[in-house]
Amino acid sequence: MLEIKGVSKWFGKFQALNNISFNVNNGELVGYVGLNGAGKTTTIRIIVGVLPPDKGDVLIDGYSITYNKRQASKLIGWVPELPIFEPDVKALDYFVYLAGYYGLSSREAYSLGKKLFEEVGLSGAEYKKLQEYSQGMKKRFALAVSMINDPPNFVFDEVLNGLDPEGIKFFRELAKKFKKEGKSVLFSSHILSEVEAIADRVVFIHKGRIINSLSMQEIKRMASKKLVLSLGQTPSHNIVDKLREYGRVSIEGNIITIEDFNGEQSSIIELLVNNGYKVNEIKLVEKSLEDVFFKLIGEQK
Ligand SMILES: Nc1ncnc2c1ncn2[C@@H]1O[C@H](COP(=O)(O)OP(=O)(O)OP(=O)(O)O)[C@@H](O)[C@H]1O
Repeated sequence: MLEIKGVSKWFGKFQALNNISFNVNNGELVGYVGLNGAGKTTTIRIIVGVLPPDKGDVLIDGYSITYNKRQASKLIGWVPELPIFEPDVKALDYFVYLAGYYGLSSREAYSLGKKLFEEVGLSGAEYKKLQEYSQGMKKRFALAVSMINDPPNFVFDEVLNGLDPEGIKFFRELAKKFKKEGKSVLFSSHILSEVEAIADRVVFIHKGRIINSLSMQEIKRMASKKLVLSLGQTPSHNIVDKLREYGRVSIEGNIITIEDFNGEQSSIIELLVNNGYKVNEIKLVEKSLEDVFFKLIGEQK
């Protein structure tokens, strides 16, 4: 479990984080969402102990990352946004070197390395130098390293950025597997559709402050729907008035858009057909997380 408690961070006079608090429970997948520069990476670097907070603290399974860093760090795995490793070393050799920090002998480390390389999809690339690794491969390598001691908590920073569809699927399935195993998983992402597909809860950060933390159910409830209809002819004032009962109506030629749609598609079709209209196309657009995200950000301005 991760507990972020009143964390603030300044870079010179600029306050990047302002009293950030939220938890990630065991068996929970939490999405961390915000615009560029909102403070996601800074939060994550503080959580994993590579950047000290100026105020507040982070507890990892109860251990403080500030006062009990050794113990706390062992309990968390991290895949950074842009993993940086020694470029001129063969991947498996570097893995073995890093595994030494966890007290593994080189025999144990080689055998674990082979297993983890296979698990993260790097079989066959064990003896390539890290400089020959693509961005996606580096992320997989960082993942293998973070899995050395099978920690109960994971943080992924924009892990999907720059990955191909197969890589995206791999990390999505992995995050779900970790959740099933009872691990806590925090992941920041710009790809809102991916966050929506796997998160149990979303924490929204804006200009260094947490502006909300909502479960996916709450997000779905808050989200508005939009119905777009293409008719065989331009609608009359009379029918437009009737459609206004179902949301905010706008017309462009023979296209009707109903924002904040609150009805059933079938009743709309029935209404139009009964009034002599031909419905060429009907499309319900649900942009739930994106909608809620911009609504929340808008409220802050
Ligand atoms: N080492 C640093 N020195 C000075 N300013 C920094 C430093 N690191 C981050 N910042 C600033 O802190 C703010 C938050 O940055 P951070 O990288 O945490 O944002 P982010 O939400 O991860 O953004 P992105 O989505 O673009 O990765 C930004 O304004 C950034 O310029």
